[in-house]
Amino acid sequence: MEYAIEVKNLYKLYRVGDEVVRALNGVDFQIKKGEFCAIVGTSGSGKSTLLNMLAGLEKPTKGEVIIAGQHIEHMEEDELVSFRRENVGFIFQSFHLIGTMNAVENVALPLSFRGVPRSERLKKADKMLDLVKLKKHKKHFPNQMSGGQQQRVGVARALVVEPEIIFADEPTGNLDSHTSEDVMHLMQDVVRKEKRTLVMVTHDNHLAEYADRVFHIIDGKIVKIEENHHEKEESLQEKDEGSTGKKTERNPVKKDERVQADKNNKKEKERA
Ligand SMILES: Nc1ncnc2c1ncn2[C@@H]1O[C@H](COP(=O)(O)OP(=O)(O)OP(=O)(O)O)[C@@H](O)[C@H]1O
Repeated sequence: MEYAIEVKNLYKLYRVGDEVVRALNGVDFQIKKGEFCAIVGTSGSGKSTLLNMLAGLEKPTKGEVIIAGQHIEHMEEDELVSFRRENVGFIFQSFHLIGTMNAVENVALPLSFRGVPRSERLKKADKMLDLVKLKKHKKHFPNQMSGGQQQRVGVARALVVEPEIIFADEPTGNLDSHTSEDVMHLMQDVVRKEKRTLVMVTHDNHLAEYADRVFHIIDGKIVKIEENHHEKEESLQEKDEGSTGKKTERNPVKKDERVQADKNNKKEKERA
């Protein structure tokens, strides 16, 4: 079987002063095409490090990362850039939308990096926004949309280049719990419809239940892989876009959660 992702004997060690941190300490798994997998663990368990390795954003200390049939661990930076452009989509916690562009323009943006002509870009973006149920918001700018709507734009933008694999790092980390559920339903539904492979990192066990399989990571090791049995036919609940149409508030204020969110946002900025 050809897997979307294969990881073999993966290690990532960081040297901090005299100490060595084993951020990934021997990780092996395979993810099938079309699977939705969640990587779950507490802060510092190695989730982001693993996602960065899978996306080719960092080099492993040892081991193999095979994405869409290609070994990426030895690729040079320029090869990785074009590899990511061709094969991978990202969904970020803090959306990363361009404030001066409306929803269609934001979704169309990744296509311009591929040299797709403007009219075709806008047509594809338009179709993606239908898919994420934002028909009425196509001309809206990010500051005219709720958090959930902005993340729907983020999902559409990740899908527009038809990537084989989508990586999502705490995609609902900046949303309240109700909106998070909506966005999770949407992601689950669209990746199924579009037959994409989705890998999501989260510290939230409940959100991980939307995935087909859940990889639990502790101290840089996958300690358990759980399978969730969803009704495959079950589709996005018949929610009209009005259900997330109201202005939603950011996650109400637990201090350590906010610190965590700030930390993640900082990491994203470094990656972007
Ligand atoms: N650049 C780095 N230099 C040194 N240590 C690092 C570096 N990046 C990560 N680490 C360490 O590796 C371990 C795993 O970190 P990682 O960021 O992958 O965890 P995480 O599960 O994503 O945590 P969080 O949920 O808080 O983002 C931690 O002990 C962390 O301190």
